[in-house]
Amino acid sequence: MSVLPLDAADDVATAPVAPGRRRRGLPYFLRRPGGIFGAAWLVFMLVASLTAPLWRPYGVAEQDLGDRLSLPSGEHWLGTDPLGRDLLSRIFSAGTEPLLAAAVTVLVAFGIGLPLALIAAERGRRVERVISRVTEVFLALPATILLLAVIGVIGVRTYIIMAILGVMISAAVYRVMLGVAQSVRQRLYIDAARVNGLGSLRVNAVHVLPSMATVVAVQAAQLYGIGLLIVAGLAFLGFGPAEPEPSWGFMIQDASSYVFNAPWLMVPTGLVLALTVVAANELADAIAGKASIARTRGRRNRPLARAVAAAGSPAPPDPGAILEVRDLDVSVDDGPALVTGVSFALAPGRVLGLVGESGCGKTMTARSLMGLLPDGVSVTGGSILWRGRELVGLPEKELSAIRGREIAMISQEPMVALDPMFSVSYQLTQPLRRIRGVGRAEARAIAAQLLQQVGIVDPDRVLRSYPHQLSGGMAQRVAIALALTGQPELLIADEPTTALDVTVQAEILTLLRSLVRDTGLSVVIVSHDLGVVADICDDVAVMYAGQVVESGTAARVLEDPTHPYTMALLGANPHVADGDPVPSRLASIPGTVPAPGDWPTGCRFATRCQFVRDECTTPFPALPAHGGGSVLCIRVHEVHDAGIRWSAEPVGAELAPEAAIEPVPTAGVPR
Ligand SMILES: Nc1ncnc2c1ncn2[C@@H]1O[C@H](COP(=O)(O)OP(=O)(O)OP(=O)(O)O)[C@@H](O)[C@H]1O
Repeated sequence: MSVLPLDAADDVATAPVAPGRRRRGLPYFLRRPGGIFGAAWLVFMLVASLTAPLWRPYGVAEQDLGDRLSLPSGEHWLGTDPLGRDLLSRIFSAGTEPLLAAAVTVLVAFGIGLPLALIAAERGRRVERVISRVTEVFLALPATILLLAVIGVIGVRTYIIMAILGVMISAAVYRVMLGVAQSVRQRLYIDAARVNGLGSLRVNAVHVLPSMATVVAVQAAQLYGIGLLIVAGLAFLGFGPAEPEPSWGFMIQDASSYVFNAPWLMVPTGLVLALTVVAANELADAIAGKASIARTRGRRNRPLARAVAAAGSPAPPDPGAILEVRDLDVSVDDGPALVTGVSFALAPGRVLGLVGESGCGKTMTARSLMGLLPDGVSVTGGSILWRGRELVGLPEKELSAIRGREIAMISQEPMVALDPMFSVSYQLTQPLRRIRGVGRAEARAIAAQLLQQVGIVDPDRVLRSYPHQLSGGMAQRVAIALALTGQPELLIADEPTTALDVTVQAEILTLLRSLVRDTGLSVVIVSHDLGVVADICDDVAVMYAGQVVESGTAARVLEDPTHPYTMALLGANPHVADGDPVPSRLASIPGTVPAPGDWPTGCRFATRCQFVRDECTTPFPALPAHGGGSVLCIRVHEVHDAGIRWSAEPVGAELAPEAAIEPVPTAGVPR
């Protein structure tokens, strides 16, 4: 049984709303004609029905056989039924049951379906599969037959019947809500909240549920309308209150017998039922309309080491490192490896850059440091030592105690990392109060100090602002302040300047540099931009196809790249070689990064390398690079030590004989 419309959910779903507007005056959907009508009619019906015994002009069973089937008059505003009973009194007296019973269905359906969806979205694939399979059983049940069977057993007890219907519909609610919850949980501000050490209950209550509120409201309003029709339908079939108690369904059924000689009889009850169902749907549409407007606004406002080990070669322990990653493997569950054998070490107060093209595994490496890999992706090997403590396999509770307090994270899209529903003040003071145990006033004072520390000159105004009121650069400063609330020792910055324009990028890099200098913070920065690495990093690990292919100090790697991939990246970057003459032609790297699962045996860069030889296609260990670090290239001595550089020109005959190098293959390297 699928009662809820499953489609529009994604559309409506989780768009950030413009909180400034939402909190001032009437909610937006109550300023739309449909929303006004829907809400007003439902409230009117509920109040009028509940209070009907106080104001109705006649009793529900009061007959006047001399005035049967009459049209509206001064005495009977809506006319009378076949027994001369007042229709107005009976319609409103009958309203309480469908209006409340439909609400029972909605409450039960969402009371079960919503928490299940939140749990399934949070706990990962296995739990989700189990819950989904169980709910599928409910979806397969023939609801009508089941309801009739229940009535056969317990009799006509409308509220209990509608509650049972709610249980069955909860499976459909679960399916819709699961998609929404999964999409909300992918938002960066959820990761940011987890990074700040928020427990799962609070993440759900404070961030996930509010973001789902719109879709919940839309679906609930639609389900309410359906519930009304079901209550009326049951009464129409005779499974409603016994005569002389009035019910909308029975009154319509009664009217259908007089449709030719007293057609008016159908109108009042039919109209009230139809208007009530339409009101619920109008309300749902108005709320959905609000979401799509908010979504549009949201879009408009959104600015938005020693390195590598070859297979099986462990990195040596580094007593001076605050963070040491050894032979890290990250894989898709039951799928391909995304990162293999990554090793690097980071000393206190230093900045390490993970650099490489898109899809090389930088983000997966960085997120594994926080235990924040996406659903279905896990660390499958290696070790992450944080101040000597193994993070791989650490229970979630212990990891969340480290996140935000010892290790913090900022991401490339600050606007998405901040929850659009809350003011900057709220988002900064909440973690401050929780982590530092300070009171409201002190938290606000510290928040203002943090904003000043990240270069915001008017902290009071920014504290009062909502994320959509900030520029991209300001939002990134706020995100950095948020990351600093727990006084972390390590900051993981995933492409922190990518979404910003060039001048703001420089400001943010300057800010990060000054934070490192002033606070002794260590930073792992993910970037595809060698300019960023040159600007801020002490050490660099160049990643390609899930491996670190070269590592060392930034000065050494940038001035004297050893791996052909690093040479190629530098040759393709016009900004890095400060002081060098601008090259007449930038180098290019043919082809693209092979996808996980399609990595060639041996050197993964072989298919794109100007210096490839047959032996590159067999596995080999990392070699020490001159000046510290390591390099994953078997031809390092033949190429680098011979002073050969990546050619900006297509490789021709003049290069190959000199260096005894074969031309670039046009097809892939054989495995
Ligand atoms: N949730 C996921 N499930 C499966 N594969 C994934 C998932 N997320 C990323 N990947 C894959 O893992 C590989 C590494 O991705 P990652 O995001 O770490 O690369 P990156 O170097 O950070 O690139 P970018 O700069 O584009 O983020 C890519 O091939 C990507 O398609």
